[in-house]
Amino acid sequence: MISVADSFQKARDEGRLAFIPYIMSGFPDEPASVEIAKMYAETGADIIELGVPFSDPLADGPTIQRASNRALANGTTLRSSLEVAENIAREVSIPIVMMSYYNPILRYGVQRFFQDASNSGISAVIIPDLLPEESEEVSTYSSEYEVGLVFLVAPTSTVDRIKLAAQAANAFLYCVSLTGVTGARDSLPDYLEPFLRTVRGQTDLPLVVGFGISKPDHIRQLHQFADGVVVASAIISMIENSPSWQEALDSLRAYLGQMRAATFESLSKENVNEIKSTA
Ligand SMILES: O=P(O)(O)OC[C@@H](O)[C@@H](O)c1c[nH]c2ccccc12
Repeated sequence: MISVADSFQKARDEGRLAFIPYIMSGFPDEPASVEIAKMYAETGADIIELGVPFSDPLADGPTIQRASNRALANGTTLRSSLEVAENIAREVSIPIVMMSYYNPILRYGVQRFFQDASNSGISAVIIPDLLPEESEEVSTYSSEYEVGLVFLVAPTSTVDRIKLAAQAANAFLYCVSLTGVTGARDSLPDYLEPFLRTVRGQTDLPLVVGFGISKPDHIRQLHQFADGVVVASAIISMIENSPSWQEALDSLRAYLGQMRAATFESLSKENVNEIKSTA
């Protein structure tokens, strides 16, 4: 399996953003989430973000919450999500980054979690509700078991918070594109570009943008300002709205192809404004 750092390097060498599609473990069921992850690798994704369902997901919008409820109803847990990761890792060579809230990890046992994550082939973990200043124990086991850490920064983060998150992270920084919850949006906010410039000024870590990204133009817009993009809700909705599993896979394959192609391309701010004014 290639490392997270190598995945970003490869994308950079090819002059594009790293493409990071998301799937929730257990959505629509566990074997299907493995199948989707395999399709991600086949269609050129650089990293897979694997979400763990949780009953009290504070940053999640309605789409991810629905997926979460469905996965929980299927009986998916952190334990079984680690098995899902292991099944994915057996089939693909790109890194898997697991997204879980802190509570399930605490209950599982922090050390045991990092040990099992490492054995399951997980390269890094995103814990959205873990504060960098409270991450000492997590950092210790993250180093011991060589599972990277990702922290989130948002447009409302102060420069001091950005610095703190950048010091605590070692895989990449997850830059939340907007003030709000996850979910596909029509356009990206105007404050995103200055925010990303600010973050860039504080760290050399790869910057990954997520929340709201659903169209190829969103990816083109970020070409100059980020190193990677996460797409989650748009994918979940596509699966939910497909009349059959086969049609879901077909639409998904086409969509992933379009989004991946956009990672090579760049769209200037002027062009973005033009699109907006003629819309
Ligand atoms: O769904 P969107 O708008 O494409 O955004 C990605 C996001 O859902 C995914 O990365 C994620 C799911 N749950 C999270 C919780 C916190 C931060 C990030 C996440």
